[in-house]
Amino acid sequence: MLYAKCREIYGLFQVSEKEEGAEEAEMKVLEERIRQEGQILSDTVLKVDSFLNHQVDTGLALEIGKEFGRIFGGRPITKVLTIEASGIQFAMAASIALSVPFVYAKKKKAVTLSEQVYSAPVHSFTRQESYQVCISQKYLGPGDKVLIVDDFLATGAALVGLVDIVREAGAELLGVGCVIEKCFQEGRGLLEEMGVEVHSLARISAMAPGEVHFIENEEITGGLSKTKDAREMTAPAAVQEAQQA
Ligand SMILES: O=P(O)(O)OC[C@H]1O[C@H](OP(=O)(O)OP(=O)(O)O)[C@H](O)[C@@H]1O
Ligand SMILES: O=c1[nH]c(=O)c2nc[nH]c2[nH]1
Repeated sequence: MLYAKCREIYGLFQVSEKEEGAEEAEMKVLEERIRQEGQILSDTVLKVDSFLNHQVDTGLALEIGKEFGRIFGGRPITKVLTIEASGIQFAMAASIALSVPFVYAKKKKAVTLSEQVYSAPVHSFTRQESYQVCISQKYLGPGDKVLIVDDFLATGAALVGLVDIVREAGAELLGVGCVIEKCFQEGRGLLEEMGVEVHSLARISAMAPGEVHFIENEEITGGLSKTKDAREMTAPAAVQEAQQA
């Protein structure tokens, strides 16, 4: 009942079955925000902290949750799983759309976490630090059917760590949803080698100062993205100015 109330407040619908054409569902609005506000800091680092992972546009985050609901709604998911910090808002939005709780892996074991945990090592791409991430055994276990959600897929370290934890817990993994995937990095390849199905909402095949290439129709093999119809997007003047500064 509480999930229904949440959906009413946030204008989200119950997604119980995969809608027709869901696999083609695209988040043009997300690509547009990346195009407008994204800053390419290097060949591999995209800064989207004005709306995605520092300041958060909650309206967009809820739309993202709804999209994950459309994609994964036909599966009997019992729990959404993510890793702190930047996956939390999207896991929460997906959990409302799917009417299941979400749980997030902690990067440091707090004193309040006294019970048994599942854990895995994760190296953070943006912080260049390694963590032993953990989840209480109270909140994940055999019988859970899990959707993993995160904001970025890059080297795959964070998601591989979460997949390892799901497997250690004896839970079943029903899919992975990412907000932004940098397809030129190895993350998808690693996950697919582990037999994991990945859906990303904005798929970047390449980026360089002033331009981002999105994959329109995904066809990905062994971690390498083949672009069928890539659109070149020129970064706005503000971004180019920031890069030149
Ligand atoms: O595929 P990967 O190479 O693992 O990169 C993706 C991860 O990197 C970021 O986490 P990070 O620890 O950098 O930052 P956060 O604390 O803001 O989530 C992001 O939130 C993902 O969890
Ligand atoms: O803000 C971010 N930008 C990135 O390029 C990235 N890659 C992994 N995690 C990331 N977070």
